[in-house]
Amino acid sequence: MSKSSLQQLVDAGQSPWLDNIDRRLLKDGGLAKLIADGDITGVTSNPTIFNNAIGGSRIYDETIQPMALAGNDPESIFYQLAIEDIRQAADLFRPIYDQTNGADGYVSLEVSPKLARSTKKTVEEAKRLWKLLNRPNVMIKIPATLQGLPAITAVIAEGINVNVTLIFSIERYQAVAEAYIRGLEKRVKAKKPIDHIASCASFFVSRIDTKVDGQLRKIVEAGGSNSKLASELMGKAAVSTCKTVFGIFEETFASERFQKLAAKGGRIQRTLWASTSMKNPAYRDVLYVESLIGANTINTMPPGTVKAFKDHGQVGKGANEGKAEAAKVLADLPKAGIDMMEVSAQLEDEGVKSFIASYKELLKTIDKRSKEFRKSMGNLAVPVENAIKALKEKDFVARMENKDASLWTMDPAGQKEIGIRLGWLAAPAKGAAIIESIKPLLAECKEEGMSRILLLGMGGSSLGVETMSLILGTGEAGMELKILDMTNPDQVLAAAHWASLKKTLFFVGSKSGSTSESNAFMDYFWEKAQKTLGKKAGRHFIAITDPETSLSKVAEERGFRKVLLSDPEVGGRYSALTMFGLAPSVLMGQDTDKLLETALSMSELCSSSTPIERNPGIMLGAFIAAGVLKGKDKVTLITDPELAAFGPWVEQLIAESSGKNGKGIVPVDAEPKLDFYSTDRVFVYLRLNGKNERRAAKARRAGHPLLVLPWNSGYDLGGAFVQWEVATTAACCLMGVNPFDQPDVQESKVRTKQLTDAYLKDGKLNMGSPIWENEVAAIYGDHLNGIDSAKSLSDVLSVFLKQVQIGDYVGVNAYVPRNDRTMNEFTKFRSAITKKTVTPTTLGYGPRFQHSTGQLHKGGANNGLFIEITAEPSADAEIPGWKMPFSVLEAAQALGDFDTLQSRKRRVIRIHFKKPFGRGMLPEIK
Ligand SMILES: O=P(O)(O)OC[C@H]1O[C@](O)(CO)[C@@H](O)[C@@H]1O
Repeated sequence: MSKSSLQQLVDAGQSPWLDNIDRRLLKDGGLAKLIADGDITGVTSNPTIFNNAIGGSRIYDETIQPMALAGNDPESIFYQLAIEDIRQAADLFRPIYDQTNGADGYVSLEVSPKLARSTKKTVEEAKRLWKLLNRPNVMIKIPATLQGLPAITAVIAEGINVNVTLIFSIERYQAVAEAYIRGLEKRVKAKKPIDHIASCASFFVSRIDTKVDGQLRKIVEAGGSNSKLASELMGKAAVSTCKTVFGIFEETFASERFQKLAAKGGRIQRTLWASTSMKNPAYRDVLYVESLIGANTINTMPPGTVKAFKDHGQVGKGANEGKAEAAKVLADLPKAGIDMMEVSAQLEDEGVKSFIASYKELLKTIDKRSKEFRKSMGNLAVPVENAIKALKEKDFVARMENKDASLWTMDPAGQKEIGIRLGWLAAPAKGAAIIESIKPLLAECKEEGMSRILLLGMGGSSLGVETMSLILGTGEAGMELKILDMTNPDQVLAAAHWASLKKTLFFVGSKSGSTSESNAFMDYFWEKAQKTLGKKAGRHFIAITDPETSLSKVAEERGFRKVLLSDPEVGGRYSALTMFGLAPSVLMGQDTDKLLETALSMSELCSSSTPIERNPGIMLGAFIAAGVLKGKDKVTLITDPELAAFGPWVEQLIAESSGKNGKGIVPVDAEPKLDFYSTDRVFVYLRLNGKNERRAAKARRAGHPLLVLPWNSGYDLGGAFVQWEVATTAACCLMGVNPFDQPDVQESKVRTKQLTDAYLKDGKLNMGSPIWENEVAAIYGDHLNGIDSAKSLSDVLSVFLKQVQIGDYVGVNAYVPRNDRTMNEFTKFRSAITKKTVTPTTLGYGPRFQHSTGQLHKGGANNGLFIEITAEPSADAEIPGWKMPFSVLEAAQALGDFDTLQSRKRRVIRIHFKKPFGRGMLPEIK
């Protein structure tokens, strides 16, 4: 393939650089493509470029939002976002830098233009930026003002790469080269190495023609004696000046003085042609490229010029020819009445001023957006800022990375547990190996005719997967997945109906290996599989569990296809990005690399290598904690419909992590549309396409604190897992709660066991005595004042809901099939409850919620009222070897949890419907 004109430039010794940076170009792969295509070998930026990028899209909000909420000023926000872009770009150019041994592949960032007239401040700023950027292939841009010249020497002497900007005259160019050489000489004198220092001198081309042509035009128009000469000189000043500069450049760096430095590894300060887009349409659009080609030079071009040159640029002799003619033009210019010293002084002044204007404008944009973000906090702006400061003071992130359990508890047992519960921090980094190990399994299973997966597991062992399957769907070559996490017989039978045995791979997921629901499901499907598949049954089963659990032993005994080991240092609700989530994701044929990519970049942002003010996890955690500490303990999730499935995962994470010791965060998910909200809430809006923007905006307008978390695609899920995990642990730190245990879940399990043991002995469950009943339903619970006069279920609920106080929430815990129809019924029910009581509501299907929000119900603050709903099953299924059907297990679980809530003095009633649950059975709320 023949070389493109841009590649020919490289052969001629000139580096084509891009005079533009924009996060959109970094994110959408545009810059990477330009590099891969061999079009550009470096990048330059300036305040105007950043102003256009920041003003031109909302992509920088991801940096502005956390920084603003942490109380940063616009300038520090700007440098943070600039540093992020420059670093990312530098990393893309790093291979070029390495291949050329540091000759090329640079990205430049300019010191604040406001410092252009101060040597000292410029030097300080250059040092600060260099340190922050922490990349060998970046250059710090310093203006070639008179004050900038000594700064260049000082900064070069510090060993920092410098791109000298805003050069407009031959004399100033000479001074710049001198400043550079002096800097190197200073280092040599100080016996410091100079071989790694790179520099370039940026000469601004087109601006010279624009100004000189303007003046020439006036002379021509005046029609005096100079007008003919003036007319001939039009369009020649810039190129002629540059050709002369090029000659001086060649001489300077061929000089004996420089050769001494070159012998020590000193590099030529390359000449960089800047401002090379054509401003005058009457001239050839690539004139400032074609005319200035030369060895050891750079041409930095805006995107349009890169495109034009690639399309029709010609690589000839460029700067190497026509030097005599150039000299003549320069000699003629004063004769025609042009004072080039004056021109360059004006250009320098205008150049500095225009960069300052752009800089001010970009700061104004950042300021405006910062204020919007802070306004969205309602009356939490200061508490959120303080919460971030508190986490910073505690050095939360670094201490968490160092497994410092005292962040959450002083209790020795709790601390010991935390010591083995922080493995999730490293999960994204370990993900690739897990993914690779699972890939062959997909091919094998498909070859054996399996196209479906039924995942049997509770809480953390299934909620992450549920989220992935519903948000990301099944990939083209993947297997379809469904989850069974309910003991309701109808639900079990529906799963069995779907999971035709020959086609299905059963995935038993349980970290502890001892979760009764998962084991019951396994036993049920194992028996079925044995009957139908005989000896091949084991091929259809996989277990994911910790090493040495009872499940791993059973799996071995039964000859399961595989036992996938989970990371013992990661608790269930933090395990989405470990084997528990990644193995099913691979088998569903999802783009796991993409998922990991977003997880890894979020991990980096949430690590101690990022300033805490920029940490998205800390921002979210501080928001949640600030709310809780101000009595706004209900985190209401609003999601665009495509992200709705994220809610149940968040519910478990925050409720089970925080809901203990009488404290807790109440997640409010999938709430019906409401006109009015109580003031004990904060809102988080997961925004993908803005479909629910109005709903979120309504909450904000009513003064409720709202944090908007934008997603670019479903694959931001990987990052969201990490962000919410960090947020939860940070919030728990501020609340003084250990986020890694679930001390109150056990009691319901124990009570359930007592009930099933009694059933095995007596053949029936002890359901207790109702406090009210009619032909449709029976009500269980403590006596309620006023219940005796209740004539209907509606009356009973009215009596029950009379107990609601400000700050409460109502939890509906339903042991009925989980499907669209029942969901619909509960949505209406929740809506009616809130309309009556103004209280937020939650919905959990039993027993799945017991492994999620159940911890909060029992261990959190006593501000929940619970309506438990049970119903007669419409069918049943025996659990092999358990001597009981699923209906009994489900009922015992409902009763066990109910008893536990009662023992914790929670306000709770149980409505038991005497026939299977269906439409219109839930009472009206009066
Ligand atoms: O993976 P396992 O051990 O079956 O546990 C399932 C779920 O049950 C809980 O332990 C609560 O009972 C959750 O924390 C956990 O995610």
